Amino acid sequence: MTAETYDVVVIGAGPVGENVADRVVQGGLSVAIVERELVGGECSYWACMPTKALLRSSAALRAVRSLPGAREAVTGDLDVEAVLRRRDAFASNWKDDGQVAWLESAGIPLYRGHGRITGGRSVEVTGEDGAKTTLTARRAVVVATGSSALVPDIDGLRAAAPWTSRETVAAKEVPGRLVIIGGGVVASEMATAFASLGASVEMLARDGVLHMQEPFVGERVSEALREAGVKVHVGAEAGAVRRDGDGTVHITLTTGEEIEADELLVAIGRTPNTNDIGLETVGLKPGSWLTVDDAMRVVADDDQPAADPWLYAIGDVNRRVLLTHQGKYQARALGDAIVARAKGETVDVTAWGRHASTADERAVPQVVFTEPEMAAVGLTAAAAEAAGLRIRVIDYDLAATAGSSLHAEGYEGHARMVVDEDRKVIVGFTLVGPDVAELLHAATIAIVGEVPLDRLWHAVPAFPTVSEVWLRLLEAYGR
Ligand SMILES: Cc1cc2nc3c(=O)[nH]c(=O)nc-3n(C[C@H](O)[C@H](O)[C@H](O)COP(=O)(O)OP(=O)(O)OC[C@H]3O[C@@H](n4cnc5c(N)ncnc54)[C@H](O)[C@@H]3O)c2cc1C
Ligand SMILES: NC(=O)c1ccc[n+]([C@@H]2O[C@H](COP(=O)([O-])OP(=O)(O)OC[C@H]3O[C@@H](n4cnc5c(N)ncnc54)[C@H](O)[C@@H]3O)[C@@H](O)[C@H]2O)c1
Repeated sequence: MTAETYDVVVIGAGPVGENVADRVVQGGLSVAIVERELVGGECSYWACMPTKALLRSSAALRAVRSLPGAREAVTGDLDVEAVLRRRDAFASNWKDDGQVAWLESAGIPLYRGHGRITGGRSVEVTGEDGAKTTLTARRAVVVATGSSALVPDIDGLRAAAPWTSRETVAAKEVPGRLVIIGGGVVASEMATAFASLGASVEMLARDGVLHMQEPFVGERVSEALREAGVKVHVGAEAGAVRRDGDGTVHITLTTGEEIEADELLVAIGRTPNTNDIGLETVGLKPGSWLTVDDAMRVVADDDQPAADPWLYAIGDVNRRVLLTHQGKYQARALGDAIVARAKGETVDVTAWGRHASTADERAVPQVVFTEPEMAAVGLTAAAAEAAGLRIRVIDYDLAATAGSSLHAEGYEGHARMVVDEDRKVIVGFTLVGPDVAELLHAATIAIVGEVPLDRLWHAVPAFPTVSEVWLRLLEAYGR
């Protein structure tokens, strides 16, 4: 047993853990990071990056095929092997040498192994060989252990060895028939990817497709998935699952209908990686999401800090927003706050303050890389109404801009702006359409900056771009 002391100990070297460690070390404190798998976490090897690599080539191909003059230059089909090779490269071939080298260059010692809080301000790291190291934190222990795919208790499901997002994203071959349980983000993106790679795909979308977004998103994405050959069963629920000796998976729906597949992907959300991290030593329940206050301190059921404030949780594990960019935003704020406290400076976690993560509640941007893409930030109309806001909703047909008509033949898309009528500012913005991802940041800035609509009239979109939708929405709103 060895023992070391640092100012800060971070458990989990995913994108969020890496970022908080970097911030702390840049502020002049010492930090150690603990990782049991690959430095870089889910995002680098089994989520954000490799999924987008799986999707990008077919998106580019479809874009070319929508343009006369360019489409004639494309004679072949998607090269599936080349797409999978590019995916492998984006997953760094599931090796973390590059990220380990970055940790070294940043001055962040890495402890490989499973981290467990042992009460006090200590974390015990158990290496693969069973060797134990105790890391004591002078100022803070930060839990950034992320989340894993949730597998529900469906009769026979676990025994049938279903794919989660991990096996799907890292697949070495494209299955002939892929059935997906779920209609959320992973399900929609993977249905898009695997249909384009040649699989016959069926989705069991119990609650609809992308149903947490504005309703027109799910409608347009479902329609496009169907056009791409995906069978979308809205309202369908798996009741039992069985895998045959020959590998065929039989999924019996609650209606009695049976569907067969070569692989079954379960994509119904996430569960926190907190089963075995010593939560019981600080009075918390193992396996639970870690609730945090505005300062990212872990709080107990009574909303009071669970451990005399030294225990923090950021990223997926605190369930605020399960997105890399938002977790990294929390990491920057928390890292700077830990440094500020150490220097005796003021920590400001009031709304939009230097150490607050206010955007988590009001301005979370998300892009879903389906075909067409969906991009949204802030509140949907339904969420704004539920929050008690007096709103006005402005819709516009994206295909009616000069820019979109040039962008692709038969461009179809839609934009919605949700305005808080009492403050005359935008609180929500959603787009669905080809290549709308890069349009989103303008909306994020308008929401975070609380730019008054009167001032937005002076933000003139260039002609002929798809961004002209901003002008059209303002014209529809009226001056
Ligand atoms: C298929 C898929 C696609 C996605 N695509 C996107 C996208 O395009 N854009 C986006 O913003 N988000 C995307 N996400 C979400 C994104 O992956 C997560 O929000 C992000 O990875 C969270 O980062 P994190 O650092 O909190 O956790 P993780 O990335 O899960 O990292 C946590 C790390 O902690 C380690 N760990 C856990 N427990 C311990 C322990 N006890 N001891 C030591 N180490 C431990 C894990 O091994 C892991 O490396 C996607 C998710 C999925 C599943
Ligand atoms: N492009 C991106 O930003 C991106 C891509 C992939 C994943 N992610 C993130 O990863 C997280 C996980 O994604 P996800 O798709 O697993 O979760 P999700 O929350 O997006 O979707 C889960 C879906 O499963 C359905 N569902 C829940 N329980 C069910 C059950 N028992 N049976 C059938 N359906 C059920 C829900 O209604 C929902 O439609 C999300 O929070 C997402 O933000 C982001």
